[in-house]
Amino acid sequence: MSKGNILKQKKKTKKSKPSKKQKKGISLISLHAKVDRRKAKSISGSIMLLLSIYLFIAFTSYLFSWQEDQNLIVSTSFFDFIFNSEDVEVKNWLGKFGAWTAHLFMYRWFGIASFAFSFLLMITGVRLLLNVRILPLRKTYLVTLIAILWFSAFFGLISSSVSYLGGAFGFATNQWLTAVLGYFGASLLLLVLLFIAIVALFNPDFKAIFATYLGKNNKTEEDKDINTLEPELKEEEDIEQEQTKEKEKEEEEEEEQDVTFIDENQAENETEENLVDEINNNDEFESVSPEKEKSPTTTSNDSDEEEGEEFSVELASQEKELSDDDLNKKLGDFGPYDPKLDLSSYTLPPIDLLRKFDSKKGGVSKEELEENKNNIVNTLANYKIDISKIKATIGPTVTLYEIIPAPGVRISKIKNLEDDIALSLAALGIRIIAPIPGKGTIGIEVPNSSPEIVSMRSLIASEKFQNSKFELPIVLGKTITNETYAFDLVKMPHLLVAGATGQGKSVGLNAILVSLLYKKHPSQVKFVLIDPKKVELTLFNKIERHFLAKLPDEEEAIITDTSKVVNTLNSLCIEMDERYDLLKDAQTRNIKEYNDKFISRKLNPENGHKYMPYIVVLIDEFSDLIMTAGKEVEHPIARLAQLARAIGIHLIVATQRPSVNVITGMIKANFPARIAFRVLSKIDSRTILDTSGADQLIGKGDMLISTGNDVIRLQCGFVDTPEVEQICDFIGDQRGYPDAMALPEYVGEGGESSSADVDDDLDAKFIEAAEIIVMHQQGSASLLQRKLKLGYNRAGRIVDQLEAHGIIGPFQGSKARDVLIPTAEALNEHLTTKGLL
Ligand SMILES: Nc1ncnc2c1ncn2[C@@H]1O[C@H](COP(=O)(O)OP(=O)(O)OP(=O)(O)O)[C@@H](O)[C@H]1O
Repeated sequence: MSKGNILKQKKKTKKSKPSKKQKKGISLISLHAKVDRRKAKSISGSIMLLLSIYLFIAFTSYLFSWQEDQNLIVSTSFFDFIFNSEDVEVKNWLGKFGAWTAHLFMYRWFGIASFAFSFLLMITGVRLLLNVRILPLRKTYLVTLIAILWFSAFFGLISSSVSYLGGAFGFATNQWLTAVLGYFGASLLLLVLLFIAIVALFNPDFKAIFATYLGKNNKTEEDKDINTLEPELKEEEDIEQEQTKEKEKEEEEEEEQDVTFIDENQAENETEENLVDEINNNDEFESVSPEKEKSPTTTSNDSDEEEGEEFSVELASQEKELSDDDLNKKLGDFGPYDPKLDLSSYTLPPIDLLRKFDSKKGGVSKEELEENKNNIVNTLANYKIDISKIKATIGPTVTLYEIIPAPGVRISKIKNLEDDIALSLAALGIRIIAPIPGKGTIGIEVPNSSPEIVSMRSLIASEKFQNSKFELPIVLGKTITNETYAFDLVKMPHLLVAGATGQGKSVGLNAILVSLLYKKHPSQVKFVLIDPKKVELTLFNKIERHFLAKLPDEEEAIITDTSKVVNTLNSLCIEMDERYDLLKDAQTRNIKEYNDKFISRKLNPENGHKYMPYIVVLIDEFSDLIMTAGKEVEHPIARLAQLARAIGIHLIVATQRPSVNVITGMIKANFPARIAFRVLSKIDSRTILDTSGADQLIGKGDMLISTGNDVIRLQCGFVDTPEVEQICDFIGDQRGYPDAMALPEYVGEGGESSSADVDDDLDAKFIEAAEIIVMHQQGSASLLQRKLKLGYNRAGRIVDQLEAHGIIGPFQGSKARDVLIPTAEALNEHLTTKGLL
């Protein structure tokens, strides 16, 4: 039981006590309405003490005078004896009443054992009067009363008539017992009862007593074993005694509450004291319980004590069982794996870092609405299109006019007139949706004369985003109906973003990153930021040690150089392959299942398993990359786009120029989710969205998002550079990982490694690799790839070097190579003799 539970339990018991006390108190108050409780306690204590002394004297005197006084008492009644027999003179030191009381107790009742009543009155009196605890009351009462009965019976057995030794009770009991069992049977029964009472009350360790006895008298080999047990036994004894004491103490406290009349202030003080005691007691309990757990082991072995050797063997097997238990308990004790534990103090950025905008709600006046409506109706009338109903929905930057055409009007007619209508309405950014999917109406989106800025703050604060259960939640903007638009990047699973310069693309990308930063812990997501323009993403440098991933030994986490982009993308492909291997090994289908399994400690980190963070790869200015690196970039991007979704790598590729040679068929096929800010031509719009519309947007974050089927118009949330800077500062100032997440090393086709420090002769990681191989006794390149985060080529080269230096055996086909060095020490020796250390 945990300490907390014990405390709770104790507190519960505590809670129930006052009610008991209160009840008692209420009845006592009614009895002793005006008597001070302290006084009552002292008075009753004094009376008991006096009574105890009185009985003791009377009984002692009875021992000397019983014969003389008995004749006088037996022949008369109590009343006559006390009041009507002036001439009668008794020998008892306490006169007639003393003689009569002693006679009653010692002759008629329990004999000499009656002295115990005086003893009981004494300890109770002392407790009440002086508040001194000589012995635990409850237990003493129990033991004493049993002793009275037993001794009375015992003396009754050995005396032939009723006498002061056993009293009438002892005599009568034995009369009956000897009649039933015979003298011998009755004696035996008394002995058995004595034994049972001793065991029940004191539970003495007969073995220890026996062992001590043997140890003193007969020193054999066996005894040595037994003697080694002694400390344990003693310890156990001590613990038991301590526990008994504790129990007694508790009982005492209860008794005290029951017996004594405590005033309320005192009661309060005591409660406090008791609470402190409880905590102390619990500490003791805690420290005792493991020993207590041990005790069954020792006891069970005690029974086999004579076979000393077996005793130790049994202990060994017990230990094994315990370690199994430990293993089973492991998950229970440690709980599920917590990936956040390394940075447990990490706090998400506060919302105050984002700016508030004074958004005039519904920034469209009635007149503007009326004017636009009239314009639409008149323009359509010019083309002989009748309208049966028109409805306006005001969005942050555009207002949607939904039209239900009169019966008989063909929608295709309206669609064909799209440009003419837009021209007639003479407004930039008019988009006609004919029909609105799933509604059967025609939508005309007209920009508001004073657009409203959708603040990132309002989006992040939205219930939709905050309560989302998405793996990679992104809140991008508000729809035309003012709804917050949030989605899960995992479901997308990659994003293609296009937009002419100055239309809000960079703000959009920042909004995506900020969304993730506001929801995710550094252990859960990593960004690979590729920024050929070199200026857009530099702000995120500050969160390198928290959220960024980079190639090993690379200085800059934000990749700006094209050749490094190629290496990074290829490295991501290696990471993808490795993750797939791990997924296969774990028999899971995607990163979520894998991580769930890892969190519940079903995957062994020693087999290379690890918690996998999602990796979001963001490429700003993709067209620039394609122009400089062409296929070299396109190929890994296509691979990642095709395969990486299941293992948690998601791409966000942005471009200014959505031309077909940039957004190729292969790329398009793997990016079903696309975002278009305003583009310059219908063709660009078609390239990115497969439909026109992006060319009719009004810019400044006005955007369309296509998730395969429908195209939704959004006003992108606005997050300014200073805000992003503040967020990055806030994160960057917190404790981070020692370095950015290291991606696997990639060696280019020319053999040029992405790491600079590879030695000409021997690989820089040769020694480390040798140690890993020897430690795992497994000569495989993939082990090195995993453990050292190396590319396949480099790992292969190291394996060759290890073979050349006699650390591993030759290639054996599908089997791992033999490891020729058995231990780390042998490896050290081997390397020293070869002059490699
Ligand atoms: N969501 C938005 N709400 C309001 N204004 C915006 C929004 N997005 C962008 N703007 C405005 O448009 C300007 C240009 O945006 P941004 O820098 O994102 O353009 P861009 O498409 O990235 O341009 P480039 O490709 O040249 O970097 C911003 O400075 C801002 O004033």
